[in-house]
Amino acid sequence: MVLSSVLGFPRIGAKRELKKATESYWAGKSSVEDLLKVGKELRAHNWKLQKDAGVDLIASNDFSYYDQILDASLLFNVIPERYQKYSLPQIDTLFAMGRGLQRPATDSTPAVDVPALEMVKWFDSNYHYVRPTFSHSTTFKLNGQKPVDEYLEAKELGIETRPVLIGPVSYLVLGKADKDSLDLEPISLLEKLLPVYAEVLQKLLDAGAKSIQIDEPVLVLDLDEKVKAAFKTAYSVLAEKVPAAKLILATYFGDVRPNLDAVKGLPVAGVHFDFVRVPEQLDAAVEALSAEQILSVGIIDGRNIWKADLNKAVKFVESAIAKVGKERVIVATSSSLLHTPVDLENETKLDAEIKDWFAFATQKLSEVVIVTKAVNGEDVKAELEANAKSISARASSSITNDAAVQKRVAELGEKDTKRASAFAARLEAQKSLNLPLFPTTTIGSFPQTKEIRVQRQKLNKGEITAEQYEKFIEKEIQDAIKFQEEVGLDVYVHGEPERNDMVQYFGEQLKGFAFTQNGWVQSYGSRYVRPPIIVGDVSRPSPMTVKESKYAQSVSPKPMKGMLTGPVTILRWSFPRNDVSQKVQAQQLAFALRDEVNDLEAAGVTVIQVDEPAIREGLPLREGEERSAYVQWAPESFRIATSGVKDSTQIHSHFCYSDLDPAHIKALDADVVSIEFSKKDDSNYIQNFSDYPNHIGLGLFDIHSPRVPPQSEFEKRIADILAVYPKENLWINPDCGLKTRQWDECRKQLTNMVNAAKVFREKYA
Ligand SMILES: Nc1nc2c(c(=O)[nH]1)N[C@@H](CNc1ccc(C(=O)N[C@@H](CCC(=O)N[C@@H](CCC(=O)N[C@@H](CCC(=O)O)C(=O)O)C(=O)O)C(=O)O)cc1)CN2
Ligand code: MET
Ligand SMILES: [Zn+2]
Repeated sequence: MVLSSVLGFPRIGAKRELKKATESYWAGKSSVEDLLKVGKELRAHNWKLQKDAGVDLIASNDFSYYDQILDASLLFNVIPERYQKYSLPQIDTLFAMGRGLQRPATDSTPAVDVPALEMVKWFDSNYHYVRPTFSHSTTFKLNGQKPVDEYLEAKELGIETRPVLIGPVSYLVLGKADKDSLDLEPISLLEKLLPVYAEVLQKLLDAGAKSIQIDEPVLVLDLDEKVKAAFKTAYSVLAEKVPAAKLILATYFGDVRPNLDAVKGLPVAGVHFDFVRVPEQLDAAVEALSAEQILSVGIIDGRNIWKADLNKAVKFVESAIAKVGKERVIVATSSSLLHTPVDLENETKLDAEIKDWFAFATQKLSEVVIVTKAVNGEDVKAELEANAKSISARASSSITNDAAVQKRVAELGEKDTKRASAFAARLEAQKSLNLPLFPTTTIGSFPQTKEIRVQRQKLNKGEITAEQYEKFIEKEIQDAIKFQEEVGLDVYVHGEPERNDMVQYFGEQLKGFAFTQNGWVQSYGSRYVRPPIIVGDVSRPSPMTVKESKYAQSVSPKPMKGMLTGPVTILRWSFPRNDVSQKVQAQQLAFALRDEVNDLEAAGVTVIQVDEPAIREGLPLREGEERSAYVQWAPESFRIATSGVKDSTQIHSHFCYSDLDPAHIKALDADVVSIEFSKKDDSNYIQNFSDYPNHIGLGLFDIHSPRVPPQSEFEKRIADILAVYPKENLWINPDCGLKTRQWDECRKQLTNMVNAAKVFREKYA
């Protein structure tokens, strides 16, 4: 009989219970016991939900209080000395590594001041993991036994689960060398790490685990020979030490074909493939497996919210069965469901026609089960017929097509993608801005306080009028400007108080989008997003940001940056359509934004920032045609959005969370770029943008952390940067927006930053 399986379920809770519990614990408002209780309830709830839906193989250890990769670092005791030395309780060490910790001494405890580890994008998703950080002195040992505890916890509830672990090769490859050990290659630590993996596997076996999901997602990346060879070493050692462990090696988000030689012959019980992304890899996958190995068929999309075409999915699984036989097939989600919202049932305001097109995590459980039943010959005729109806209704809906939008994209020409003059001429024209040497600025958002969110909630509930809300926002903008005057910044921002989120806010104003009330997805730690959903051709019915920018400009004579999110980032952080290419969706967004940029300019806004923090995560995971096409169309869509302005209008852009390729940044032709930088320990990284021809600001402090770097630390960083970059090109700014900070925190951070800039301004005056 074919079994159904789910690779992981969202842990945040349908009502964001985990966020509330964690933030309350951080604020000192509740105890660690309170937090652990919420975690336990969420796990129980999610396991039961899956069991009731009829899922056979349910994941455990997919839960985390912050990030599952960080959990693995704690489990293997990969805790750099700077955190170890405080001997904090385990959960506080976890949070200190995830978000940094700074607190004054008390009678019984010393002062703590430690920055967070680096946080980076999880493959091509908007989830971020905390990067394992290794040094020459790293030794591995088992620290606690979270996977075993959670397996037993489920068992006690009468639920048999399949524990999930990040695999040893991926764990190392996704990590990096610490700043004191830059010559260390993480993969060289494999042999030291394996005994600890074997120990965990043995403990899981002893606890009764029948099989274990071991994730090796790096198998969808371009790998060098050394890493490829590491798979053989790793899994041979594990098979030798724990021969009874039945491992299902899971890959997802891409094509494993180029690395199948590394998978072939591994002593594992089975392999999982993402056939939603790459259905074409079926034959090669089958061919790579031995006659005993299980094929886990990832066929229900873990990355998007569209209802699956179940009839098609059934056919696909049947074709797999025809090749390997029923006994060797498992039906599965393509990846963990972590990347999808929890439950569509909680959406009460969605248009009924559109709602019928979606499946969130909870609905996907049923999808997996229906496909499984179908291939097992159970009667699911009614379900399959209902599904076919939804699928064809969407395909023929009038909501998806807008002829005017399609025509504009079809007529796209070179004139739409180029500024009038080259950078040198624009720089000359922009002298009218009268900026000092080392201009200081921020990236856009200021603290999104409780008060702002409460006012917005009141507006949404109809408890205050649109006018009252607008007055409130104006007051917030005034306060943000006053704050910037006090701190002494040069180029101001309005602070983005009117935005719930930099992508959702635009989605809500654009035609062609649907948005949710409760469709939260974890982005990192306790921070979640509600990605808007692109359901049809996109256009801009009316200006989206002009009112606020114009108001801000009227309050102060200083240059005020208009603030937009770029086409690629809106696309990447939304749930995209699956019936039109990403390129076309980006171009439609680009034209909508072009109109907005031009309207801002017409309203007297002379500096306009168009953020593209997701441009790197959109890069196809492997080299090849798709990637070559992306590096053309992605920057081009940014240029469509920004090239309609005069030379004297200064275009900024901003990037964060990724190892950027400077060539891609150059292709945007922005006048000024700001780049997240403060957590890049690798001193070579500083060189990367040194030939950026236009102006640049390398982020000087980590905005995710409440930590306030002293002025001397800022001066040191600026001096390091000045050793590589011409002083005329340099801007002074934080890593990213400050929306997650408190006002008193960013006042201290920015004051030290501005004072450091002044030191250098005087030095070179
Ligand atoms: N989409 C997106 N992706 C991104 C980023 C980003 O900014 N946006 N930044 C990078 C890092 N990721 C981030 C993701 C989320 C947040 C973030 O701050 N999220 C907020 C939610 C933002 C939001 O939508 N807020 C709404 C809803 C706020 C809310 O919770 N309201 C309360 C009511 C008010 C209250 O009692 O607080 C409620 O509904 O219960 C609003 O402001 O209107 C959070 O988790 O806290 C920050 C960074 C990369 N990816
Ligand atoms: C994730 S990039 C954020 C850019 C945006 N302008 C902000 O400051 O919040
Ligand atoms: Zn950013």
